[in-house]
Amino acid sequence: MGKSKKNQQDEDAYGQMTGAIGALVIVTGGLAAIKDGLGLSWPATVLLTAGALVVLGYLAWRIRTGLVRIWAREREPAVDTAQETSGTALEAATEDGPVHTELTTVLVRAGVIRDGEVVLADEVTVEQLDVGTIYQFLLPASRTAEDVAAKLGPIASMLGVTRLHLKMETSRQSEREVHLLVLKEPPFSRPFTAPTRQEILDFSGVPLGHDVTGKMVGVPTFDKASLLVGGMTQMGKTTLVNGVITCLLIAYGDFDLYLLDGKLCGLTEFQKVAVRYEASDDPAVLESMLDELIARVDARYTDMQEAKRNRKPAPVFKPVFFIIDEAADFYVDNGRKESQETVRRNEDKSRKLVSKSLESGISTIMMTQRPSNDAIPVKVRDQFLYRMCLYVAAKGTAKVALGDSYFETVAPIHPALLDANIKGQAVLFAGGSSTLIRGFWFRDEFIWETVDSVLAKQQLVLNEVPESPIKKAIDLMQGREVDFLSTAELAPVLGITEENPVERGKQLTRLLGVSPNKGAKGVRGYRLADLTAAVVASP
Ligand SMILES: Nc1ncnc2c1ncn2[C@@H]1O[C@H](COP(=O)(O)OP(=O)(O)OP(=O)(O)O)[C@@H](O)[C@H]1O
Repeated sequence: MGKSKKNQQDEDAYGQMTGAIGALVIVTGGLAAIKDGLGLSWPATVLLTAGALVVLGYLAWRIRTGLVRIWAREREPAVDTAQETSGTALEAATEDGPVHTELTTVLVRAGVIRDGEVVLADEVTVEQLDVGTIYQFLLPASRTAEDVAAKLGPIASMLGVTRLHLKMETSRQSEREVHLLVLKEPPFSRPFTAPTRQEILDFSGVPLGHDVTGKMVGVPTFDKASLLVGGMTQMGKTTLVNGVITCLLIAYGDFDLYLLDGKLCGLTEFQKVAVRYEASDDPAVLESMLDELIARVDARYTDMQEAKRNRKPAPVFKPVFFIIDEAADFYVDNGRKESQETVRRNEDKSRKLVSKSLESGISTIMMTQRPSNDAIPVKVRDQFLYRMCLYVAAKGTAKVALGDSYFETVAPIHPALLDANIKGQAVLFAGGSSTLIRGFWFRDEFIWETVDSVLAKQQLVLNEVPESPIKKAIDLMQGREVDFLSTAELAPVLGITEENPVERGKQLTRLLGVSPNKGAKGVRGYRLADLTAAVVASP
């Protein structure tokens, strides 16, 4: 083996030397030919030949680089085409049709569908709105809308937005169908105009605010429901509920309003149309209102039993709304035994009222700026069917307003993510689903007009009422333009001559059929609102 390798090397050296001699002979011959042809000296011939070779080498380099560039330019689109080809390959990857690559990529990366599963382009509809884009699509058969709902955070992240930019709706037709709105800007970056009277009338149900697209949203009815509204101070609860009352006055037309204004001036605009309005944070005042309402609930239940017993149609009751602003204060005692007892009774009576609202048509709307665990007793807050939460800083407080299991529901929205600078935003949790809304902010004039038109309607009813002691008392108060008249002043006008105040009070109450109240400085008497309500109200 070693010997044959050495022989091979000797042969190579011999071959190369022969080639070199041959090349030298040719170069010398070539130079001699050039020298003879041009008649030059040997040095001139060598220099000329070297220069000519350098120029030829340069030309060859230019030609080569030019060709490389042209070749590269031709190759660039080929790369794109290659990419397109791979996209087309993805689209063609399913036998069922082309793939919607954007949604497929987002859903795979967000962990909603597995790698290899796809959203078909034919099963996606894209609609452009002023505020964003709506994707309506069908998931692969192995997935449901709930899988999307559980991953809204990662989906938002994949789309380069936040969870609050997304609004998801499911379908009643198919578990696979998803409607996903992707907002261009954070929700409610621009205010929406408050609805007109006609828009409120046309809404099916009771509108509570605008959704992120500017559409009016609300609840189908308050007939068998009560609402709890929580949110930190100055977030817009009172404004939102003022909007709700305005909408109720327009949408319901005829209903009895009981207002307990714990903030003392949060609900004052509606005092004139309220059957009973109290501006107080005294638990004893809540108790007296609860007593009055529970008496109405009991009377309604008796009527319902009576109708059933006699095989008559169920009675139709006038809706009643009891609205409490800053409710938490009414469940706090002052440490004295008597106050502790009142608070304890308030808890029981509130629970009873809210739970009975289901059948009796008496709905409660409670607001609190302290949605802490002990602010509104659990047994009371558990009874609310509709929940709303404006901005709160912590998950715990959100749970108080929205319910302990709220974050296990489909597509929850964390109220702590709301922009605290955009007032009136709230998470509405009703019927098992969450909607981000912004309460209406009506002009004062609009609210006044609404109140005045309700008063005008009440007056029409009063004008039709036949003469009676109560009608006479109302006329007297309206004539004197007062809201309250003491028993001592009213009794003689209605023909009661009794001198003893207790007996006189009893006779007047019997005659009017309405409970007396306390006016300024604790004087017993009758309020115009109570008398009017008794005339225009049903049980
Ligand atoms: N939808 C809205 N659009 C614009 N501004 C609003 C809206 N709602 C409320 N505001 C403004 O936010 C401020 C606070 O509103 P509001 O008094 O209703 O809050 P709140 O939560 O009831 O406060 P608190 O609990 O301290 O009584 C007000 O100045 C009000 O004008």
